[in-house]
Amino acid sequence: MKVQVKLSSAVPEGRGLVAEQPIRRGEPLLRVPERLLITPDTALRESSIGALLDHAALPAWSVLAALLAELKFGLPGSRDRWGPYIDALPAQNGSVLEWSADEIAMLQGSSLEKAAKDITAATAVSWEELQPVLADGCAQGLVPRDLLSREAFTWSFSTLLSRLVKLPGSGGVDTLVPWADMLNHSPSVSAFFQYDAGTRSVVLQPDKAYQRGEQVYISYGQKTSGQLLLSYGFMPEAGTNPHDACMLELKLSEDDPTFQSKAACLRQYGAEATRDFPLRLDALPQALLLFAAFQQAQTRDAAEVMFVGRELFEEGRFPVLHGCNLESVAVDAVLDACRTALSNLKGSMDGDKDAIGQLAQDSSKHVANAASMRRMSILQLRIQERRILNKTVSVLVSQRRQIAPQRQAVQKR
Ligand SMILES: C[S@@+](CC[C@H](N)C(=O)[O-])C[C@H]1O[C@@H](n2cnc3c(N)ncnc32)[C@H](O)[C@@H]1O
Repeated sequence: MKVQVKLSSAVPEGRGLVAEQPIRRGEPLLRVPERLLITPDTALRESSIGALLDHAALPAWSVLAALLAELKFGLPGSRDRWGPYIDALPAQNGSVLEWSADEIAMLQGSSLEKAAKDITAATAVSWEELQPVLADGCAQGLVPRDLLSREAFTWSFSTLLSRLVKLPGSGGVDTLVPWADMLNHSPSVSAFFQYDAGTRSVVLQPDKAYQRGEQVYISYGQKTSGQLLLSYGFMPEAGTNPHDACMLELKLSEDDPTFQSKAACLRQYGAEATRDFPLRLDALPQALLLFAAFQQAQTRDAAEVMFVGRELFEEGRFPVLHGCNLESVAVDAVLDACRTALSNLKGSMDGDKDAIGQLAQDSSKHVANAASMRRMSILQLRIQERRILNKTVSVLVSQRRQIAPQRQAVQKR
């Protein structure tokens, strides 16, 4: 197979893959052979502490982190196969695991605060559960002491966050695809790797044609700009990410006397008692209002819960319950949630705009560093969240006016 792409450092993202020759849409590219892929099974086989990891039955993420740390900082063991790839991996990618406490604190009150905490908590758990295995490996002389360092594992976890993929065509196994993972993300393409069982390799079929010298992109998935920033350390330019959204969390109140029935009813409709809804500048998800109506309904027993659930989630209409129009109740609840989210956000619209201006001025005088770029991205995210929340409030306020109080009631059957 001819080489169709080459690694280039002359791209805006720092490094990426560019077309060596014209590439047709759909023409298979790359073909990374199976023996180069790094999966949890490979890690258990190739790591010098594979048997210990296997015995401890650790999750895929921890097993892969151990192999990566070993390949980067440990014994020469499997370096023949992956050495050049490991050496080519960046020392930092900017994921939230590399952020300072001050930068994380800038997310306070934003819809990303919880996501950032979830990521750091998951890696802390992984680090803890690896401790006895690493200690055993060290005691048996299988791994060097350096491998036990938290810094080594922060690099592993951050590398996994920004490069691990669930491979379609191979049962969605968590996989590192060496070299193909040098492809950068563009919100305007949808192409992604596929495992091709016929050739036992990973291929990419681009969804558009490329000219010679043009950078080839893939899609890292339908992620919001905030999700991209936390895992990959970058954000698409404002207005270019069609999946951008501000997540709004709603949950059933445990003080609701019918909480258990409501939770059971939601399960029946494949939903959880706590849900995140994506708010966008141009769209208010109807599912959010339906959930809010269900959450707010003053149901008295399981039969009423089932009735309300059926009306909302099967018929898609808001019933009147005990004289109360659940549509207006839902609109009020979402309005409240948006206003609370706005007041919880750190800083202010004007303050954040000024701070961005100041950072831009400073970086025009000196070379912009990763930390100041990151601060700018966080400020931009907060501004975007405020815009989306304000827009949602204004849409809901006008929707509220249109709900006629005397609206035809859907009677309880
Ligand atoms: C899977 S790697 C892609 C290859 C990477 N550029 C490299 O040099 O190794 C993901 C990382 O690439 C960078 N990246 C990917 N897409 C980008 C984009 N659209 N803008 C800026 N950086 C991007 C981010 O640093 C991200 O953490």
